[in-house]
Amino acid sequence: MAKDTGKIQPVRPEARQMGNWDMLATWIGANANNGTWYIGGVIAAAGMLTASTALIVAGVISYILLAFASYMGHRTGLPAMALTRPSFGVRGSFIPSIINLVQFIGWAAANTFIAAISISVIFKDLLGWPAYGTPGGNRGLIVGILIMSLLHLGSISLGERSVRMIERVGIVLVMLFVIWESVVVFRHVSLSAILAWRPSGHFHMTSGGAIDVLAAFNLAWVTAAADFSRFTKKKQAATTFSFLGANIGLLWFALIGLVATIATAIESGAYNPNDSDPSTIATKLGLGIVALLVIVITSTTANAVNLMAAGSALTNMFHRLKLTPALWLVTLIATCVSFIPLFFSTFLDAFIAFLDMIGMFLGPEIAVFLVDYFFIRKQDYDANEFNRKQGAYWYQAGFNWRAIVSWAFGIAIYFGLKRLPLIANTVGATFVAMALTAILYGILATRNRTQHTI
Ligand SMILES: Nc1ccnc(=O)[nH]1
Repeated sequence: MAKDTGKIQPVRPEARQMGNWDMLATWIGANANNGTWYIGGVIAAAGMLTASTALIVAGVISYILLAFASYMGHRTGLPAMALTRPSFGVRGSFIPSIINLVQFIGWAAANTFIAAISISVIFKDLLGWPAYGTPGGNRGLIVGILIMSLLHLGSISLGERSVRMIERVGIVLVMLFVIWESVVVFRHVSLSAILAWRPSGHFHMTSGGAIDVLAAFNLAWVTAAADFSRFTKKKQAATTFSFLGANIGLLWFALIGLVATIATAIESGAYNPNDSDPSTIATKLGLGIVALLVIVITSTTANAVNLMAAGSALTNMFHRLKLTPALWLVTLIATCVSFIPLFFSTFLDAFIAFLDMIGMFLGPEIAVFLVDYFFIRKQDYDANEFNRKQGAYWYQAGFNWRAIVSWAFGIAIYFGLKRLPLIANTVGATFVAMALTAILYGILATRNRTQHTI
């Protein structure tokens, strides 16, 4: 007899309160943050033209996939990691869940740390505290991390409702401050100088390198999409508005980060992605308080999304855990993790290593669950089977080895392609590895189904 392994409840129709603008705000708010400025600064190493082309290409591809994943949540009312049960197996979905838990706590910590660096710069200017990186400089950073963590607790305190509120209020403030910030940045630099600038020596990045960094950065949101879209009423909110929001937030902020970094490199003669933060420029103009607010608000809206995704992943792993306590738990863990980069000599190295790891794992994982839902099972997931031992999604002992093998293959392919200059330096390894994984899983899963029906 089939047995339940735990409850997974689709969001009830009356609890579906998120409209078009909520989803637009959520995804603009997700990408409108210091981390995106920073990544703009990182890809500046490819030069202005290559970097901005890579930005558009990687953004459009990744967020089409985001829209598809988001549609899955809208249709089923289920969170993202529960939706990996039919593809990876009722037990197998534990693996994507752990990765989501780690990566979203990691993102929250990374964003917090980047914000804390900026906060420490501002404290230096406002209060004369030593700067981060100089003796005694950790004080501003630690206070910054604590400020951010308190705001995170506030934003997730009521679960999904408070997250929605923070996105609604946050986005208006983000818009106002950042339009103004953009004006400040572009007043300071000439476009022709920016286009002409090239990074020196070992910093140089190829177009493939930029696409891989950006793919990891963008795809990391795809596994959070359904955690929000399950609360949507209309399909458009889940698909079109999520796609647009994520792209607007990405392009806007990464371009500012890109331009600000290049501008600072031209002025100072040295390239440093840490200069991507326009609030540093604002502080130089004596607008420290405003800069502080921009950083704090933008990071809070982004981390609300990260913490929601991490908390939702935790509820897929421990069925008795409700969303709100799960959110509290992951927020406290994220606070602790935020201190880790203090022990790395350069934050950039840690951040790139982190991004590399996610791109490698997430790309093929996303390929598998999208192919499963749209091609193998033709948008027909049965909510009653999600918890069943020996049910439709049980496979062998709860694991779908075809999905897991395809995933492992995708990771291996990514590694292989990274060492092939023809791919790694041109279009990048991530999307190619995903396409190959999709094909392999499509073949393996189709064979499986035909054998069963014969
Ligand atoms: N690009 C990102 C993906 C996921 N989380 C983030 O904070 N940022």
